Amino acid sequence: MNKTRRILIIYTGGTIGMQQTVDGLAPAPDLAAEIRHMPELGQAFQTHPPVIETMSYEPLLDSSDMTPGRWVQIARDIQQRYQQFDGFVVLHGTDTLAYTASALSFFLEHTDKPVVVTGAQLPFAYPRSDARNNLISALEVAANMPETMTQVCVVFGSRILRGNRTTKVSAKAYDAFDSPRYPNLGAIGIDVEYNRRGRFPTDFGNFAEQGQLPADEAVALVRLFPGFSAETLRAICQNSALRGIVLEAYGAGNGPSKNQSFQDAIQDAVGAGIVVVVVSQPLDGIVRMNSYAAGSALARAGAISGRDMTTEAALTKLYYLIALGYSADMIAQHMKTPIAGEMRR
Ligand SMILES: NC(=O)C[C@H](N)C(=O)O
Repeated sequence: MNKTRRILIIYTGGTIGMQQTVDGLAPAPDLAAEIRHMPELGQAFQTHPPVIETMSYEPLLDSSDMTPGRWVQIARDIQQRYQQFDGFVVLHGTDTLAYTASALSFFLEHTDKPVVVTGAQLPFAYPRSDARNNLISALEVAANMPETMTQVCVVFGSRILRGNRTTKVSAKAYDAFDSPRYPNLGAIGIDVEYNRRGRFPTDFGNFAEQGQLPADEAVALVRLFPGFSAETLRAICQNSALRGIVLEAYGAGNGPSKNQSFQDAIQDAVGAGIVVVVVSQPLDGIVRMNSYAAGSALARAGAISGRDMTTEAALTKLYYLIALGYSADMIAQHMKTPIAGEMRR
């Protein structure tokens, strides 16, 4: 007989628990109480309904107000209760859910229990809401994910996705998230089916002992567009707290190779100890900086390839490595190698 699982739900905010206010939808505290009284929770699990505990954050946030400090708070809350539970469900707004799922995959070091991040497109109380289904599916995965697969994942609509491969692809569809650069971990239909992929706990670092949260300005995200000015890049690099930039380049990692002032600005940033990581703009893009002269020019200027990392994964990984107190060289080195299944080898 399977043993009864204990699951902790951490409610951080998001549409899933929102209610209408005069200013529009805003997070409301009632969701945690509502979950405790959901009669279908007992019936949703045919054999062993898990024992569920809930904790609510104060204040609850629309996830557009999320900060790196909150990512770390979620990671710490899980780590402090790690022995008491078999799995964790994080209820989160969809807007920045992919960042939090990516960040948790790094900050939850040496964690090999399922951590499932979910939310909803419509509030729990709405008739056609996806909240109930997403919550029950997330609990199901947190309770029963095969041991060989346990990792930080996103359960949303019909998909189970690796947390640090996830990106938001729709503001309307119930399948709001996808993992365009990595196969899905599973599908939720009549049955919950797992696509047996490897387990990916972060077996790396020791943030709890040696880490310190850097200033929010430690990282920046820059998206190239035709006409992008080197002066904009230089202005960003003026900030003395800046340690790393994620550069969303074109296609295979290309940038304006004929614009010498742009190349110089990259070179000066790298020379000043700022790590510049190139990711690809297209949803399914992979950076191969030697495919085009325009890409190798970026590499010559000192930018490094983020290969198939999502922007969310590259940014949160950069932040995590800075939080570990690493030098620019060490950060650059680790940005090129997978530490939590976030990129291909
Ligand atoms: N669907 C949602 O959850 C969107 C909401 N603005 C949030 O991210 O908190």
